[in-house]
Amino acid sequence: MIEMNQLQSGIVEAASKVRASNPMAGSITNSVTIDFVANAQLAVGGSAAMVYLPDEGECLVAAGGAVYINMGTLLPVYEETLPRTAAAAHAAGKPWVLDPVGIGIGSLRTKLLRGFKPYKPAIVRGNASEIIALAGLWDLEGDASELSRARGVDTTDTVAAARDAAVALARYTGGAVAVSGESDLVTDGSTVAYSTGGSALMGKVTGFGCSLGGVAAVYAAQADPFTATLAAVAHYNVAGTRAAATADAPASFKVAFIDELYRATPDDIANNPLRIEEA
Ligand SMILES: Nc1ncnc2c1ncn2[C@@H]1O[C@H](COP(=O)(O)OP(=O)(O)O)[C@@H](O)[C@H]1O
Ligand SMILES: Cc1ncsc1CCOP(=O)(O)O
Ligand SMILES: [Mg+2]
Repeated sequence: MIEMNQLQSGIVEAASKVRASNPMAGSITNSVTIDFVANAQLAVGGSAAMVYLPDEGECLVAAGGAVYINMGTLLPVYEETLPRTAAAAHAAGKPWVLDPVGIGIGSLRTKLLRGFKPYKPAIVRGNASEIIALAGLWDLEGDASELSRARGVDTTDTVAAARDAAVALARYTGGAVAVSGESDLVTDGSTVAYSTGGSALMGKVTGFGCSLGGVAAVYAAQADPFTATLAAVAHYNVAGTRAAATADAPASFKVAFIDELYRATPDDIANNPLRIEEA
């Protein structure tokens, strides 16, 4: 198992590199939160580009350091765009991040999510119900009946209930998995880390999970998947804690949060409370 001080110095290095190099992580994401995803990516030091078309997804893989696929609001063209983009990232050895938001809704989403399995996302980021459902769909932990527990886009499960699913997914992909909630779980299949902080107001604004996935892609352009995911999650927790000190309602909180993402230093991010245990 990796040592805590190694993890913290990795996070400082990742955050410093992102700020210094402005890495581009292109996204195919949902129409509800697309603006929040791009603004969060910029606030942490990255560069954003959002597309819908199949050849444009492949272009973003070639042009960027990582790519982000979020399943939120599927359109017919995504039936072609998403597999082509994931396949291009896999073939190029570029990290890609999957947010299986809405897993369980409709047959196209299920077909596309099942089809991603061989392309092994470097990072899977979801809430507890989404992570449990994806591990079931990929026959890694639980079974396909787990799909039915996901209700819309919000979780009905606890982070603790998704631990085994997260570990199984990370062991399969060889990358990292984040399960978000009050305390976020991040694992690479051998270490399980818990990052605390943030605010309950993050559950009262749509897009905190989606934008965290986009920020994880920015970090993945500069760090290994586990370090990148830990850095993104800790960055969110430190900014959420600070935003809650100045804003007490959803809309003003979102504005304050983006400001705090921008203000947080690499040391602030690495010093956010973190606990680790063996998987
Ligand atoms: N009760 C909470 N306390 C602190 N942070 C939270 C809470 N709920 C959600 N968050 C944070 O909000 C972000 C999105 O998590 P979540 O709402 O679980 O994802 P999703 O939007 O995909 O359902 C994460 O950074 C998570 O840590
Ligand atoms: C409400 C909604 N519907 C489809 S995608 C989406 C956004 C979900 O965003 P998040 O999971 O980050 O809150
Ligand atoms: Mg979500």
